[in-house]
Amino acid sequence: MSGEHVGETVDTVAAADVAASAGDGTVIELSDVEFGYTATPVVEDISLSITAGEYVAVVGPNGSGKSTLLQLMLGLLKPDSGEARLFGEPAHRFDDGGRLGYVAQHASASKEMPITVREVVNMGRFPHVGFGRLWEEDREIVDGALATVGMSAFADRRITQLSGGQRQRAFIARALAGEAELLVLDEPTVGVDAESVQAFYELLQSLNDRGITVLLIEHDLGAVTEHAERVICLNREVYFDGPTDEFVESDALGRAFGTAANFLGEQK
Ligand SMILES: Nc1ncnc2c1ncn2[C@@H]1O[C@H](COP(=O)(O)OP(=O)(O)OP(=O)(O)O)[C@@H](O)[C@H]1O
Repeated sequence: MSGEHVGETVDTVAAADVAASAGDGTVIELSDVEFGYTATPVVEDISLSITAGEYVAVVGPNGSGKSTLLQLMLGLLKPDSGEARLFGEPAHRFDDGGRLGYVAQHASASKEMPITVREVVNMGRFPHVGFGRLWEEDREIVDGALATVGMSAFADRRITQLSGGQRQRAFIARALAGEAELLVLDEPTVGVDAESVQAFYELLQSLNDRGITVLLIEHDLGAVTEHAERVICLNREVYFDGPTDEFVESDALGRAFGTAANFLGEQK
C-alpha cells in the first residue's frame, strides 16, 4: 500500500469547481475509504455522506486522522482503497471553481507576504473572472464578503498584521467571495482569543443559516455541542456519526478517546 504523502499542508486552498453536485444534495460521499501515509492505515472503513446545508463537526483524539479525513474528503489525498466523492465527482479530480472554501489548520501567511486582506479576498473571485480582471460587480461581492465577516475596516491591512481570528475571517471572506457552498475548517479557533471565539461561531452559524454547508474539526467539545447539528467521532474508524444530542448521550467519546476524562483533559 502506498499512500500519497502530500507533505506540507497548503495554508488555505480554495478548491473546487464543478458543473453540478450530486442531484440528491450530497456534497461529500466516502465509501469504504482507507488511507495510510505508510503501510499502516491512518483511517479505515470510512463510509459516510454529508448533505447540503448540514453543520458537521469532526472530533477525535490527537492523531486520530481528522485532518487526514478532511483532506481525503477534499481530494487533497487519494484513498488507498474505497472512493471519495465531492459534489458528485471523484474528490481528487475535483476542479477549483469557488464552490469549496477550505481553511486549513493554523491558517497562516508567510511573514514576508506583502498582501492585504482585500487582495486575499479578491482571490476568491479569480475562479469566476480570471486573474487580474475584477469588475465593479466583483468588487461589490468582495466588499460584501468583507462586511459579512466584519473585516471591512481591515481591508487594506496586510494579512500578516492580523490576529489569528481576524486572519480566519479573511480566509472565510475569500471563500464567500468565491460563492462557496461548502466551508471546511480545520480547527478554526486554535490561536483565536476566547472573546473572539463566540463571535466566530456566530459567524459560522449565520453562514450555515444562509445555506452554506459547514464542516469543521473542533477540539472544543462545548463549541461542538452548542453549534454543530451532527458529530462524526473518529479514531482511525468512525466511532459515532449522528445528531449531536445523541452523541452527547452516547459512550462514543469514551470509547474513541480511551476515557472521556482523557479527552476533557486535552481541551485547550
Ligand atoms: N503528511 C504526513 N505524513 C506522514 N504521516 C502523517 C502526515 N500527516 C499526518 N500523519 C500521521 O497520520 C496520523 C493522523 O494524523 P492527522 O493529522 O490526520 O490526525 P488529527 O486527528 O488531525 O490530529 P490532531 O488532532 O493532532 O491535529 C498521525 O499519526 C500523524 O502523525
